[in-house]
Amino acid sequence: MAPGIVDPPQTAPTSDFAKASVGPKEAFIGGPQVFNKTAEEQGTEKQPPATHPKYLPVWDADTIYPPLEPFTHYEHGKDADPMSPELFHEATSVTELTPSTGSEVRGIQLSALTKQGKDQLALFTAQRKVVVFRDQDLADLPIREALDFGSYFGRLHIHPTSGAPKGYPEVHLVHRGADDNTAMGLLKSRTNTVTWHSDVTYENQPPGTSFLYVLDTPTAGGDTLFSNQAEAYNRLSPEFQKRLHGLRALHSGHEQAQNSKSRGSIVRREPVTSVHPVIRTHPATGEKAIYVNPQFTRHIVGYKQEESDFLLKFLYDHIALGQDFQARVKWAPRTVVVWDNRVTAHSATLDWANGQRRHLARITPQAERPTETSFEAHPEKGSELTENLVNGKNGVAT
Ligand SMILES: O=C(O)CCC(=O)C(=O)O
Ligand SMILES: [Fe+2]
Repeated sequence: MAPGIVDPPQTAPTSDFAKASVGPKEAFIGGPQVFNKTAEEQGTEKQPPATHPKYLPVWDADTIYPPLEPFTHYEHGKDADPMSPELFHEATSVTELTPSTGSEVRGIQLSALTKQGKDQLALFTAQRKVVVFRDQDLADLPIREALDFGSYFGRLHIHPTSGAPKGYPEVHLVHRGADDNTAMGLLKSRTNTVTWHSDVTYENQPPGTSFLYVLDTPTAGGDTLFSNQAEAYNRLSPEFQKRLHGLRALHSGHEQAQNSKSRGSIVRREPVTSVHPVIRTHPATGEKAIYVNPQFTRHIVGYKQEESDFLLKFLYDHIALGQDFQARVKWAPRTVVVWDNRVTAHSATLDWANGQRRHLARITPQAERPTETSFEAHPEKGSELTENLVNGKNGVAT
């Protein structure tokens, strides 16, 4: 995209907003505020202390990680029984957030899932795109156990610029404490705080099944928005779909690293770029999905600047406007949200201003290098899958 749009919003997706909110060395880019209180100190003022202090972020400037090595990802969703018996046998309710996108599950404990249950979780998440689990114990487990749980789904990603709980670099933290003026800073130059993205798509093997769990949340606000990128693909005309197939886009982590540096914060690994297909295929469902996002995608390979900008702008607008293929997740204590980063985009909303703490932890298993399969004239497969689930064909009372 055009130079100039890569600034503050680009730092948002991986919660650079949030991490700017604590720690003496942090100040949000574009905002005048300098945060010179620790998260614990903030707790003594406008808001109670963090309920999970072991999850407060630290920025380890001394540890530099080497480039990520390629690895072979095993997609557990492929092994899953599509009826999901082990995942749902204790479920008390499974409801849809919207018909196409998102489900909410009650009554099961993710940390107690068997291997088969985890396989089914991977598949169900790929099918529904985002799944909200209430009353979970993940945040109360030792952090190592939470990471062990997540590592079943893929090699755990270490974020290059985010704060992490001391000793657990694989946890990516979203934290906004009292006196955090991030949203105000952002709104000086933007009309809203929405920053659609899929996580770290600049990596060669970006994340797949991803976990975000809440530690503290404001009483209202701070919802997370999800867009169903497979349904976004299905909505396009076959002719337009055909045009997108075969295209590849450049994704870059350089701007995020630069933003971090310019705030005086850390870069734990040298930034990279990757070229990925614009339309990728999910390895377990076979669904095709649009795989570009305004935070990390820079350019359509082989296109001239204006051509690339034009096409990407259309795709970004299509994703943002598609409220009929999106879902909005409301956080509540003990909520874990699982999404498939290969077939979704998401955005935080920074819409509360009462100083209440918002604190979440992300566990981010990496997946396969994105691949494309060729255009098919009848791409309704994904909708059929969704219909089966909506109609209870996964064996669960809804
Ligand atoms: O804060 C949120 O709701 C989402 C943050 C985010 O983009 C992420 O953790 O990947
Ligand atoms: Fe994100």
